[in-house]
Amino acid sequence: MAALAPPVAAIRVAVRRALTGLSSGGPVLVACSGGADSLALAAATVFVAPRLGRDAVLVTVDHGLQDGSAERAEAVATWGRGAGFGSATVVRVEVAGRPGGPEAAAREARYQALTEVARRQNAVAVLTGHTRDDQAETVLLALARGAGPRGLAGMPARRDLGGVPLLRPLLEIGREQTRAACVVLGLTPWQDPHNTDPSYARSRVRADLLPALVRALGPGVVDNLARTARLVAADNAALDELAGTALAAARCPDGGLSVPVLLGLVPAVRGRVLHAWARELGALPGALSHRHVAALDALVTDWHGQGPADLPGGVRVLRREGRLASG
Ligand SMILES: Nc1ncnc2c1ncn2[C@@H]1O[C@H](COP(=O)(O)OP(=O)(O)OP(=O)(O)O)[C@@H](O)[C@H]1O
Repeated sequence: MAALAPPVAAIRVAVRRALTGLSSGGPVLVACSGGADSLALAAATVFVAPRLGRDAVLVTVDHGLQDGSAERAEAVATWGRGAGFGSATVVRVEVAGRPGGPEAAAREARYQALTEVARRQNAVAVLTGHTRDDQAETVLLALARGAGPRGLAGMPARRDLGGVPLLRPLLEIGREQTRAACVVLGLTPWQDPHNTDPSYARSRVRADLLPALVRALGPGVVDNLARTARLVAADNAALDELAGTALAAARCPDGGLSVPVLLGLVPAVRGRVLHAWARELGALPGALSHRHVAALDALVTDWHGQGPADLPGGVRVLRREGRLASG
């Protein structure tokens, strides 16, 4: 028997790891664009899942943004059915009219559709094909915009997607491995023109910045950036836990926060407490920036009778009688 090609084996191992320990019940749902990453993911999942006693289903989202997108999506679904998925469906989404740039709008529409399909199909997890290279790009973009530790932690291998776990089994797999796996398996990936469109920052990082870093610093750069994300994520988890305890300790009976308790916290924990509390008050997470948290912090550490701090979403925080309160 011919030996299994290393990239195919590595991807199957990664998927097996991700699927092990999931709750029993419904199928795992693979989100497949038809690109090399999610095609390799889909091929591995449809192989591994039945061997773990699980059903696998596939969904592909048609964003309707390019000519021929409906045909392409249908081709992905047809491949999925032929490859052995229990079902393979196309979901058409409406991107226009959503807030943010076109990339953000498409992402929001896609994740909303994935959540709905996962619920409808009673899926125990949604799997996406983000790779180590995507993670390295995410870290670089976060670094460049000064996003702080939360951004530098990159994408988690697991997060909640509207009550269903979203898993990224390929975060330690390189893009060259997904491409090689597709070649070995005779799969022809779709090349998304957005991925090479220089008007997107991520495309420029992919096409110009990462290759330049590899040339300047060596081939280990991509792996090192992804490791940085894992290390920072572990530190974030520890700090978040401390912040949870500190938030409970700072809380006053009326829902405000005690300034003396906040003053006793180290800045890294206090910042997280204020961030978490602002979100509780209804500040919009996507728009809540370092600047807003700094304004809250100033009410605690640089108090000179200043006015309230305004947070995105119409939330207003003021200092009154040794407490921070919304009002
Ligand atoms: N149109 C789509 N339909 C279903 N899933 C999608 C779609 N677009 C993206 N995804 C999912 O999100 C993941 C990340 O997509 P993104 O386009 O950011 O990265 P990519 O590296 O180009 O991935 P791929 O090579 O799989 O297209 C994909 O691997 C896939 O799991």
